Amino acid sequence: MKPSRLNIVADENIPALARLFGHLGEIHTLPGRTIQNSDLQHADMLLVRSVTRVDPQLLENTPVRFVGTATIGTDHIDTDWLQAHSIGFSSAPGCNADAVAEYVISNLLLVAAEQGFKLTERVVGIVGVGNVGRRLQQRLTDLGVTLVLNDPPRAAAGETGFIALSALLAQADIICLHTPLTKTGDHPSFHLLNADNLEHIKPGAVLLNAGRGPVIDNKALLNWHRGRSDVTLLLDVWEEEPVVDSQLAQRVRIGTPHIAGYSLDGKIRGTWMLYRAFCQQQGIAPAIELADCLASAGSAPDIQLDGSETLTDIVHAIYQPEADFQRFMDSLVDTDLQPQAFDLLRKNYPVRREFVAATLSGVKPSPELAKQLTAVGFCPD
Ligand SMILES: NC(=O)C1=CN([C@@H]2O[C@H](COP(=O)(O)OP(=O)(O)OC[C@H]3O[C@@H](n4cnc5c(N)ncnc54)[C@H](O)[C@@H]3O)[C@@H](O)[C@H]2O)C=CC1
Ligand SMILES: O=C(O)C(=O)[C@H](O)COP(=O)(O)O
Repeated sequence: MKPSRLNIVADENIPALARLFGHLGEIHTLPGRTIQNSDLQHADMLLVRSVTRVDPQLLENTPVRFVGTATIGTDHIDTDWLQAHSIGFSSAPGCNADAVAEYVISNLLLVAAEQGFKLTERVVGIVGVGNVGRRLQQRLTDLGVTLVLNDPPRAAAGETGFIALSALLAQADIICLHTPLTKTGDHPSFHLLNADNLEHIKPGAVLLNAGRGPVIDNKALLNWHRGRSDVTLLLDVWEEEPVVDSQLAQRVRIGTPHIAGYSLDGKIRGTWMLYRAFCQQQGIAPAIELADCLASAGSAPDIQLDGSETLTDIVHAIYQPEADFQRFMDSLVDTDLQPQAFDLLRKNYPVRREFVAATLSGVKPSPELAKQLTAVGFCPD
């Protein structure tokens, strides 16, 4: 592909497009769900998010030679087909993993405060210990939380420290799902939690899914939860999104429209990783550094401390699950417009920065609080 004057078609919700790709060619943006074959008749490059299915139907008989998805997940991409047709491809592994870990920690601290327990008094089970799961593992370990881990692909590769899913469900007080969505292979995750194994979840447990909706059989979850409302549900992803099962949504403590990874930092990092991958594939030196892109992301939040704050207060000063939940519940009211409202919440998502971007001023945190803040990703010094 000639690296100059490219015709680039991109999802309108990818940030920093002009900054990173503008010097390479013309950019035409479209709503991700509407991109179709006819839009790509003159396109050299296609940049998508998770809502565009990239398959032969979309790409056949188009000149597209490079596809990038500014996401961690790749279940919407027919990567085998791209490879068979020698179309360059890149995703953005890990781009928003910190954002997801911070989403999880914010949610767990909310539930802990509400139910009157400390995270250190609970066993957290992480299912899928990759980029997201490892970062969550690290932060919770540093906080002093006991963990159990399940990751059959890593276990099969000879790594140690993992237990079977059935054992994790029996042991964990809090279960966090962070697997990719797969339907084939040795360890498919489609309906990993289902009518057969949901019943093994401990009484009073917390179940969080910030991976992909179909990793839990949502119908089975709804039926099971009708008799197990002792289990607190925290769902960021939904089996049929953008359609949300309103009966299931009424049962969750926190529900959000697939925004766990939506830090501005994570999104910009995703676009930049595609830019870097494209430059590498073309043998061009990247002209723009990630740090410069992030610097233009806007001002970092400054949290003024008066000495009375807890870890939960400070985490929620950066990210409040409750605010997202309120907007999400409001979006369910008009059932006819619910799917569009889901997408609008995502399109118009407020700026959320990662913990590392925040500055803490005012009263210096105590050594114990400073340790906790460092554990979850802040830089208190
Ligand atoms: N809700 C959101 O906003 C976001 C959701 N995601 C989802 O989270 C998924 C995980 O992200 P990463 O950790 O970055 O991916 P990753 O590929 O780095 O790690 C996934 C881990 O899951 C393990 N795994 C695969 N199949 C499994 C199974 N059946 N049971 C248990 N473990 C299994 C893999 O061995 C790997 O260690 C993504 O594929 C994406 O679908 C990612 C970012 C944001
Ligand atoms: O990176 C992933 O994988 C995600 O799930 C993204 O956060 C999803 O964002 P969209 O691509 O759906 O905007």
